[in-house]
Amino acid sequence: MNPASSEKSARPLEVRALHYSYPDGHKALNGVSFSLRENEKLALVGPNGSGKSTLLLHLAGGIAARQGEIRLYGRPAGTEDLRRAVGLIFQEPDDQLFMPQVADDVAFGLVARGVPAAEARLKALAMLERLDAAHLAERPPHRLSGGEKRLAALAGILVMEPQVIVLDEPTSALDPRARRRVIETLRALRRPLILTTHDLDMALDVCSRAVLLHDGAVAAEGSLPGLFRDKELLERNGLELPLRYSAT
Ligand SMILES: Nc1ncnc2c1ncn2[C@@H]1O[C@H](COP(=O)(O)OP(=O)(O)OP(=O)(O)O)[C@@H](O)[C@H]1O
Repeated sequence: MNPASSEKSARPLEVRALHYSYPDGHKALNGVSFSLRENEKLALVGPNGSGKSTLLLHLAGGIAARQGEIRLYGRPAGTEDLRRAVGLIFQEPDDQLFMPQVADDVAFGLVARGVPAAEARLKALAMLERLDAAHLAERPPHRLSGGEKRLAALAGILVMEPQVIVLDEPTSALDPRARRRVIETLRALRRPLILTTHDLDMALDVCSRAVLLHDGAVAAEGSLPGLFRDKELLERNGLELPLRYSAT
């Protein structure tokens, strides 16, 4: 799908009345609707079990939308469209890194798409350099630190030039330095992006808007920082004020 050929005003991603129950009958999404604007960075927040990961799996084409609809640039998108257009970075980058060297891992998606290996490697190296991670290129991925793995996984997704980037908990289990590095990298991206997180301070640094999920439905949405200053709203939905506001 080529966004240039679609309506100019269409949103990169739109979710309409999405419901989902797992095969055991557990209802995880209960009519979720929201949209992502061009070049917007959106935080998806909510307590444990509110449906964030289930929603991300739908966005990345891992689960088919059976009730409700997902649209890419104004057009209904099936799982194949979503897999092609949306780059998902898992919470555990180990799931994404499996080649002997980081550079091969970063090039993997391009090679799978038919790009000749030498060209794919050059692109992978250029992307690692852009993320200030060229020194990781020849390291075995399983020996990297958590923060380095996140950067490698991010390079592997960005090199594919996805239309929309989706990240599941990009800063969980990172030390302060790695966390800062991931935040800087995400801030510098010029792509529509959705991330899930429990780290509201990170969301404030990276995102301009947030959607708050509770029990599989949108409990609130709005611009940042406004939404994350509303202590009562956050507490009602199982969240706490970001550290920077709770200190005052
Ligand atoms: N495979 C599954 N089968 C049945 N129920 C599931 C399955 N995966 C998740 N659920 C349930 O669906 C609901 C939403 O789960 P989901 O993982 O999407 O929440 P989340 O907001 O990502 O949570 P967390 O913040 O803990 O990662 C939860 O009640 C969860 O128990």
